[in-house]
Amino acid sequence: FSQSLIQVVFPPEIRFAILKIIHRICNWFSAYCYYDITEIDGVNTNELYNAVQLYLSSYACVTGNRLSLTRGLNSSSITFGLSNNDSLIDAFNGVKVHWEHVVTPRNSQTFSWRPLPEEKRGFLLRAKKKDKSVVLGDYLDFVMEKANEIRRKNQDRLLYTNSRGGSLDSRGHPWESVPFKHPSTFETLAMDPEKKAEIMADLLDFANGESFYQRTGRAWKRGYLLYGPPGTGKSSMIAAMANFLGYDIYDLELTEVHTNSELRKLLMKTSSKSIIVIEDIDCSINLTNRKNNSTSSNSSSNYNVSPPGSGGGGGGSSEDGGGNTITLSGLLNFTDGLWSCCGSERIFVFTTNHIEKLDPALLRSGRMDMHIHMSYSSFAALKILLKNYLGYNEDDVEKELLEQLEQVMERAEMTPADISEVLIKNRRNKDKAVWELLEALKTRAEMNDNKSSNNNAGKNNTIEDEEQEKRALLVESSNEIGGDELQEKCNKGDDVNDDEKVL
Ligand SMILES: Nc1ncnc2c1ncn2[C@@H]1O[C@H](COP(=O)(O)OP(=O)(O)OP(=O)(O)O)[C@@H](O)[C@H]1O
Ligand SMILES: [Mg+2]
Repeated sequence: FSQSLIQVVFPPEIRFAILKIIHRICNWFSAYCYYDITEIDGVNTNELYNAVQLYLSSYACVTGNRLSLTRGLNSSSITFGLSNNDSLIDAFNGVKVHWEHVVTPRNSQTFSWRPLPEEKRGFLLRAKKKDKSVVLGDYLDFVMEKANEIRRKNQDRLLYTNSRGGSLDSRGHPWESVPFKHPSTFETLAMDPEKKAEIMADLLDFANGESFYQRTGRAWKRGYLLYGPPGTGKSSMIAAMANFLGYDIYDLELTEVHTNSELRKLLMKTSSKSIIVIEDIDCSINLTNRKNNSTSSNSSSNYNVSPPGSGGGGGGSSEDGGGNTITLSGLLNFTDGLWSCCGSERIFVFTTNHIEKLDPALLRSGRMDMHIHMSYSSFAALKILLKNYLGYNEDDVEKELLEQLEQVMERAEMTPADISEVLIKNRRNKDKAVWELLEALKTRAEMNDNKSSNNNAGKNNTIEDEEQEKRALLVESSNEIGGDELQEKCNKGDDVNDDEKVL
């Protein structure tokens, strides 16, 4: 009524001024303040709009009745969003805020250099005036952070490599990337459950430990050294770590890096929330070189680290960064020096088959925070493999058979990779697979027993010889299995050619 009275009595300009004043008075007495977060801010896309949309998606799926669903390019999951003109209430540190998704048709006469959506979309945020500072400060920061987290989880992670040998791509990046799709997870990783739980807890503590690292004045990074024989799951563990935390992986090929400064540049171009991996670190270090130098200098920082094949034991070659050499000091600075904290939340993982060959400087505490021994398969690990490959729980295997497996397991010293081979080969006949595995374990155990008695008698075989013999025996036993099948085929009169025999 008051509006129509104003329309009748006053000319348009005065009417407009009066309405404005009324509006201001209302605002003055209102307990709320309002913020518009529009999808398009002038000509640019508003980052905050996208962030709010993602953030609300984590709540919307629980509370909303009508939701919009989206699935982005490269994304492996669906995100929920508020439908047009829907609203919800959120709380943060005791502060209540009200979100509304406002969608209005766009005026078609609006001129723009680029095509705009037909609808104007935006979020209207309403909060109490007294909470204004919290909402504009901590709350919106929290929203942005949460949105980034969701984005990272939904998008495929990347596996980077520096295999181009120092050359840069068109955008000046030394790393090349592919989507990281390794399916290994902690669930499928066969190892002792307590050890696994400890590693997972350590990773979680690290990922959630920003304030701890800040408080203690430490760079937010952690180092893991994975060591053990080949085929015990070191690479699988790295993939599981990346999948668990949702981090990217930088697989650093040390032999492709020529100087310390190149190494530093590579480090500078890595992003936060990533795992930087150097596989087989002992193979990247020229040990002859290192020993030669260690006699001439007390400081570990002068030890040379050179790619294998760059001239073997050229003890007198360039000391720092010259030619085709990087130094151990360069490597240590990479993981531990001032440069290692240009970026945060990073994990360094080194793997090796021979921990005894590594320089103590690399192993000192603080550099590699956790040394993880990936060992031959234990009985607990075997149970995980049986579940993975055959879908067998403990109750699905005869008790007697299980006991026999447990007895022979420790003596057999078989790697999870070897066990996987036996199980995969026989996976169509599950019961046979378990028996086959028992046979293989027994054969290996016997061989190990013989070996140790021979060793006691004075025969000193090298570790390599032992490994080779074990492998030969495994191949032999698998050929035997193949041999039976071959015999059966022959009996049936099938044609069998020589190739099949070799296989
Ligand atoms: N602990 C494990 N749990 C589950 N699978 C495993 C495990 N260890 C090995 N495997 C299987 O064996 C294969 C080889 O494992 P992986 O590459 O992780 O070994 P590694 O320790 O990195 O060996 P290397 O020292 O030769 O690099 C993988 O494909 C994986 O499926
Ligand atoms: Mg490996």
